[in-house]
Amino acid sequence: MTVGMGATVAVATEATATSSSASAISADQDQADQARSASRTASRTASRTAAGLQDAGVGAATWGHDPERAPASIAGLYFGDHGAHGHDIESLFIDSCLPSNCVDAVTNLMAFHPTYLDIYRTTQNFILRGDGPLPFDYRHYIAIMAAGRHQCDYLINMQKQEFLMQGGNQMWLKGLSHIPPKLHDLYEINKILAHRPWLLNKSHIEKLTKGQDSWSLAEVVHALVLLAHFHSLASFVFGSGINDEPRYHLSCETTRVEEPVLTLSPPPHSSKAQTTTVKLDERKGFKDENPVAMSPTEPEVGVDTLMERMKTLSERSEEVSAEEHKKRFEHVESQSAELSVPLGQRTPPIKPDISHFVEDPKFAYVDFAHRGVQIPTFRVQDYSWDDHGYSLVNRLYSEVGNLLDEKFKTTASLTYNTMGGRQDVDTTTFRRAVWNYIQCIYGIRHDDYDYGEVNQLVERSLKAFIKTACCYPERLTRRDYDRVMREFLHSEKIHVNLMILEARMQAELMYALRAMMRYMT
Ligand SMILES: CC(C)C[C@H](N)C(=O)O
Repeated sequence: MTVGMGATVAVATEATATSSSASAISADQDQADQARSASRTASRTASRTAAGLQDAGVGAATWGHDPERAPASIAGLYFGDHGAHGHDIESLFIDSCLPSNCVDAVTNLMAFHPTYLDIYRTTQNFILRGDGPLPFDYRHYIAIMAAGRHQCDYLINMQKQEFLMQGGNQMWLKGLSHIPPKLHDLYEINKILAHRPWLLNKSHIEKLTKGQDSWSLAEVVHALVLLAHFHSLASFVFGSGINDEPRYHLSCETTRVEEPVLTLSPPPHSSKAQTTTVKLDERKGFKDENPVAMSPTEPEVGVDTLMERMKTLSERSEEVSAEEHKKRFEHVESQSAELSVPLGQRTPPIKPDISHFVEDPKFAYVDFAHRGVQIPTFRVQDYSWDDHGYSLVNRLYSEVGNLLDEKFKTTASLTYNTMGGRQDVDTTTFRRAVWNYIQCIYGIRHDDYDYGEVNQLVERSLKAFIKTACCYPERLTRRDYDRVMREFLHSEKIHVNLMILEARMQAELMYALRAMMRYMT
């Protein structure tokens, strides 16, 4: 399969030439891929320029195939060993600096996967700071509204800063009752998209685009992309244990510095004329803490068993009828409903300092079993990102379709052929099961996929983690991160969290764009 993403992702994609079939990426999309490839490359260059980014030159090649070397390299950098690739990593971090001049914890963790971080960063910069129909203050406020649905104070605080840096009206930060009606009109869609995207229909789009002070279609698409991005990013933030661990909120020191610090000086070609000071202990602390040794919970299927199952599944040639495929999907879907209070936790009360950004806080995810018969399964063969979503976004908000497409593909195909320290493992079936399970939670079915594989490869504790991260991320704590996937390396747990982010984002966008398309035709 041609992914056409240039040298930075060649390693990862080459290693997973087969990973695209039947997952987010369907087997028959090679042609479409080739057609897109050229425009994607061109657009990527344009997007980088528009977003004011330098090419950090970071890719899988920077750390080879082994992501566990990533933190080692970073740790080396922390302690002054810039090594041969130090400069690449430096550039990456400098490009990811917050306006407040620090490297954020999200970037810090995503750096386990530089190939991914590269496209993530380009996309986020573009939708927040690049060419686009929405004014900059709106963009950051929409991000706040989105993060508010999951009470993600980490993201809310970060976006509040950016909002003010863009000259945003301070009054708006007093809460939703202080924002212009036009912006407030988006809240209903924000709410539905975050928790029950299957309820979005053309009337929601119509309401926004009709009447006084209405939204243009391009503005709606821009807003939808921002909403989906920040809802899903909240899943990553909670799923990776960032939100409730203040020590992972990398902070910038302006005065007293007790810990050893790394001073990142901008490379000569950088347009940033500042110096970034990052506290060093956080990432080291993250790495040093050994989750495997932490408190025991229910036994997990070990990596060796998982590897055997993956092997058996990839070798088998069982013919499964369409009817059986459907039944297996429905079985996984209804089983997921039984995990209804995952990890036995409840949503915590909203903190007073963010409650003014949240309306109708009780509006939440509803399990398949309680959705009512009138909600049909979303079949990817009828409406897919590849065939429909991608081109609709590109038409109304040019460049972004390409960036999202590349981000989805990079994530779906990301592999190092490793698992829990074992080498040369084909992890395709596991990764595909995780991706498709995430979308199954949203009622999305990939017709050619055998959901029986999900039950063989994604055990209950991981399902519960995934479901909580997608639907109730605010319930997750660092402890949940520690207790799940205990044989996986940190980089692999973050890898799974990236899949949660992207598969959820794609699911939201598929529903949102289908509603747009129905409105437009
Ligand atoms: C999520 C992980 C198990 C992924 C695996 N390390 C791979 O390289 O494909």
